[in-house]
Parts: sequence; C-alpha cells; structure tokens
Amino acid sequence: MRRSRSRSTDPEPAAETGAPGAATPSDTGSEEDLAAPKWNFFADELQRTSLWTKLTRMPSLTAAAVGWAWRANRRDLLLALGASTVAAVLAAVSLVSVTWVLDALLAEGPITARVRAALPAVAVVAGVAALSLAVRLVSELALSRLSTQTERIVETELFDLTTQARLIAFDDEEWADAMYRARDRGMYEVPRMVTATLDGLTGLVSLLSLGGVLAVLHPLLLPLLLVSVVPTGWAATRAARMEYEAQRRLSTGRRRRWILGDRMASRDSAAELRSYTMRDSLMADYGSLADRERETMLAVAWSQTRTRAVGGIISGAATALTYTALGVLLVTGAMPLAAVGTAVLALQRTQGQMQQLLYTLNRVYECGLYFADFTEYCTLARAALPPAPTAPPPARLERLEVRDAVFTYPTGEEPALRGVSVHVDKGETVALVGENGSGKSTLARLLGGLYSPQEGGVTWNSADFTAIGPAVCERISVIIQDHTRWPMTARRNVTMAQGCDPARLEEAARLSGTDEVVNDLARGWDTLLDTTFASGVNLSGGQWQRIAGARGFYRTADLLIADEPTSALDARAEARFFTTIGEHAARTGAAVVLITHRMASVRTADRIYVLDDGRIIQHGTHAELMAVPGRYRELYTLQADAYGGADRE
Ligand SMILES: Nc1ncnc2c1ncn2[C@@H]1O[C@H](COP(=O)(O)OP(=O)(O)OP(=O)(O)O)[C@@H](O)[C@H]1O
Repeated sequence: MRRSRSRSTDPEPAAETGAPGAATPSDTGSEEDLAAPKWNFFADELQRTSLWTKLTRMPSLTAAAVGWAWRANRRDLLLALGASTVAAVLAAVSLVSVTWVLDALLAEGPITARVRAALPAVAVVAGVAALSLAVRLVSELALSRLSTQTERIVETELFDLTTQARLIAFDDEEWADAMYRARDRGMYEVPRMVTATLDGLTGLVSLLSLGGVLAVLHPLLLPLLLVSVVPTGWAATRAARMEYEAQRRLSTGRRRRWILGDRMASRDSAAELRSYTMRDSLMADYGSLADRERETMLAVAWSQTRTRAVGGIISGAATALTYTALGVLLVTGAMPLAAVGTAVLALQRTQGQMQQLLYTLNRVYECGLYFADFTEYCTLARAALPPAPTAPPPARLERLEVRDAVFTYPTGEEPALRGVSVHVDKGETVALVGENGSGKSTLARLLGGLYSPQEGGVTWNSADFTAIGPAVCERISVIIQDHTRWPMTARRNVTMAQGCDPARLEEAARLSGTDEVVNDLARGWDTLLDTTFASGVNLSGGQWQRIAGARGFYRTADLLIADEPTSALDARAEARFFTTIGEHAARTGAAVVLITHRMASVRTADRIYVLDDGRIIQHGTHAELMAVPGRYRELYTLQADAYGGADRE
C-alpha cells in the first residue's frame, strides 16, 4: 500500500507516542485509497466539466426538484409559487410609487402643498409594503411546509429502495458508497434544493420586474448593473464547486472515521477495546483521518476566500462605475433628479436582488450536485432491485436444489462457491460442514434466497428462485450466524414482522431456551432489549442467541436454515437446542439445513455435505463418511479426540 502523501498529518510512530502497537498510517488506508474510491470515478470528469456545462444541467435539476415538490404537496407548491410571484410584482409597484412620492416632493411650490400632494403616493407605498409582507409570510409558510413534506417522501424513497435491494448490493462498494453519500447528505439536499429552486424562481420574477423599472428610467443602467454583480456570482459558484469536490473526495474517509467513531463509543466494542488496549491505536487512526479532512477543508476555505475576494473587488469597481454614470446622466440633464433618486433606490434593490438570485442559483447548483448523488443512488438502487417475479408464490416444499452454483462476492477475487450442487427434500435434515471460509454460510444464503449464483441455479420444486422472487423467503426461516440485536421488545425480537401468536411464541421460547431468559426479565416479553433507552436491558451473547433461535422456530416455514445456531450457547443449552431442532422438524414437517462446527451434532443428519474452498468434496450419511478416509472423518476424529474419544464411532 502506498504511503500517505500528507505526511505531516500522519500520527506519530508507535515508538514515539509510546502507544504500543499504534496503527501505522496505512492501517486506515492510504490517502489515495481514501481520496479515490471506485465510485469517485466521476470526480475527474466533474473537474474537467466547464461551469457552463454544469449550468446547462440546471433546468433538468430544477425540473426534478419541482417534481419532488409536486409529489410532496402540489397545493403548497402552487401557493408558494403564486405568493412569491405576487410579492415580486409588488416590489416593482412599490418602486414606481416611490417615484411618484419623489415627483410630488421635488415639484415646485410650498412644502405643505408638496407634502399633501405626496400623501396618496405615500399611502400606496405603505399599502403595498403591508400587502408584500402578508404575501411573503404566506409564501414562507408554504415553503417550509413543502420542505418538511419533501424531506418525508425523500426519506421514504431512500429506505423503500434500500430495504428492497438485493442483499448482494450491500457487498458492492459502489452501491454502499453511493448509499452513504445519499444518506449522509444527498437526501437532505432535496428539500433544500426545492426551497432554493423556488427562491430562484421568485428571485427571477423580482429581478425582471425591477429590471423593467430600471430600463424605463434609463436603458444604460441595465448593462452596468450586470457588470457589477456577475463577478460575485461567479465567485460564489466557483466556491461552491470547490467545496463539493472536496466533500466528495472526503466521503470514503468520513465513512471510515464514522465507523471508527462508532467502535470507540459503542458498548459492543467497549470491552475488547480495553482488553486489547486499542485506545491509542484507534485514536491515532481516527486522528489521522480527521487531520486529512481538516487539511483538505482548510485548503478549500483558503481557496474559496481568494476567489470571493477577486469577485468582490471586480464587483466593487463596477459599482463605482455605475454611480459615476448616474452622476454624469444627472449633470448632463439626461435624467431628472426624481428619476435619479428612484434609480439609486432601484439600483440598490436590484443589486441586492441580483446578488440574492446569484446566491440562490449557486445554492441550487450546490444542492444540485448533492441532489444528483441522491438521484444517482436511486438509479443504482433501482438497478439492484430483484426482478419482478414471473412464477406464482411457491407451494409447500418438495425439493430445494442448488445446481452447479458459482458465486463470487462483488469484492471477492476468488469465487466463494465453485460449481456447488446440493439438494434438500421435504422433511430432511441436511448438514453443511467444513473449515472456516469453506463457503457454508454463502451456500446457506443461496439456499435461503438471499443471494443468486452467477452461474448455475437454485430451484424450489423446480421453479427458479429468480422467477419466484422474494416470496420464497416467506417459506424459509433462517437463524443467522451474525444475528441482529433488534432494538425492540423481547416479543418483537422473536415474532419480527409476524403477528403475535401466544401459543407459537411459547413453543418457540421453549425450543430455543428463550423461556429461561424471558422469565428472568422484569417486564417479561415486554422488556425492551436496548440499553440506549432508560427501561432497556442488556442480554448476554448466549441469551441473544437463544432469542435468535426462537425467531427461527417461531416462523411457520417449510425450511429452517440454522447457521451456527449454538456457537454462544452453554453445553446444556446446546444439547437442548440440537434435540429440540429435531423435535421442531418432526412436528412441523420442516426440512432443516444445519451448519455447525460441532461434528457430534450432525451425526443424525439425513445427508452431510463437506465443503472445502467453495466445493463439495464429500457427501453422505455420517456412517458412509466415517467409513472412508477423507476430510469428514479427519475433522470428526480430531474433535472426538479433543473430547477424549467419547464421541468416536
Ligand atoms: N461479504 C463478503 N464479501 C467478500 N467475501 C466474502 C464475504 N463473505 C464471505 N466472503 C468470503 O467467501 C468465502 C466463504 O465465506 P463463508 O462465510 O461462506 O465461509 P464459512 O464456511 O461460512 O466460514 P465460517 O465457518 O468461518 O463461518 C471466504 O473466503 C470469505 O472470505
């Protein structure tokens, strides 16, 4: 792995910090790893693309933002648009009324007569101001309602797609990073983008009406105005692009930092962190990543300030030029004094409005970049959805078969399964054994309909899993090796998405030994299993595994897949589990696929498959496999010897 280029930000070597075993910088990934992950392929393209090309994306981005707002609440959208347009037109009316006031005040005659003459115009100015305020308030209310509602539908869209995506997508770096970016910022930018777009549209209408007033006063004022505000807008847009590019570069590093931070602050890793004195090493890793981020962001802030300064200086010079031109127009008599007064006012307002509009356009552009992350993720996530089922929901299981399956993880260099064929018949108990990494869990996931092989196929009563779709999961119950500790009540941790059937719950609890766990809980099944809440409790690893077992038994299924279901159980609980799993199968008629390293527990299986390096190297009953030399007999004998030969047959 290459050394980090920002050496000054790397943590000190272990010997110097006195932190034994402190991580070397490369433990957190070289700068290149962090700056240029696969998904960041577009960063270079982004750099090369001109501002003009990006601005041409605006109409489509704006249309997309308005589309989301329309989906969120069309009434609020129309109200916001209508009210903003009225407010913009009122601003121009108010300006014309000011000219009227000035005309009256600067006319010939006694001051009282001039003031009296100006009164109707003053009343119009006041009335327009009051009306503008009311209309603006309505517009702001509609906009904030719209923003909240858009946020809601965007979040729903993200989780809707994410929870439907095929499991394999989570192993795909590009997908995972896109999801992180969409969740981290992209999805929050959609409501901002909607607000910014509507602000932009309002600003445009205001500007057009103010520009109309200015053009009527003198046509020369318009180009002068443009010259004074465009440089500031250019600077703001450039600054936004710099920030976006930096954020995009830092995204992977941030994700790693977030994960590290989570490990440092989480209860699950707290004990191991202390036992292995990981503190200094983790802090160094975290610091290294945070330093890189800080360095990048400080450099960005400095470049942004330089760009903004250039824009500001050019704008300032152009403003001075505009006021000089006004002076010349007044002195030469090309414009009367009242018109010059209104022009000064109009120029100030228009300048403010134009700056605001450029700032808003810049916001739309900036939000648009992150918004594009969200839409990119939605596109990727839609591509990761399982294809629509073409076969009817599966009937009761007769035979589940995997044929010549080849499966490689998206990040894997070698296939995890290489031409595997197995089958499970109704009511059978099949065991998968093999050493670590031989492919048992991967095969179990294929059997459970969670992964699809790249070659070969998986069928349920001869119907292909892909054709059946997610409905196949309804017929399968899985006790997962790395089961989830759901932050819910004990009852919900067992019943999951199914309704609670007290008799089935009691039976599942008895079979898995969860009854003993729940009996000890002060609030029984109603106990919240999450210590982040005041009433929540924590369970031991073995107790959690019993809950995961109960989850598997509770579900009415034709097939129960149990992947290392007893790894955390004590000897008594383990023995009980292997007896009851058979009892469960006999009572429900369910087939069982059992994965375990406890060789003694697979002796009674109808068929045992032995895996090695992604291949089935042996299969048969315990007696058949023990009768021939091979991996099964070797593993079985090794374990039996460790137990003093008690299990040797
Ligand atoms: N998410 C993943 N991404 C990439 N490779 C993976 C992933 N999960 C597993 N692998 C690889 O696939 C191979 C098979 O892994 P698998 O988990 O199926 O083995 P196993 O037999 O269940 O191991 P164990 O007995 O340790 O649970 C291993 O080489 C492993 O490194």
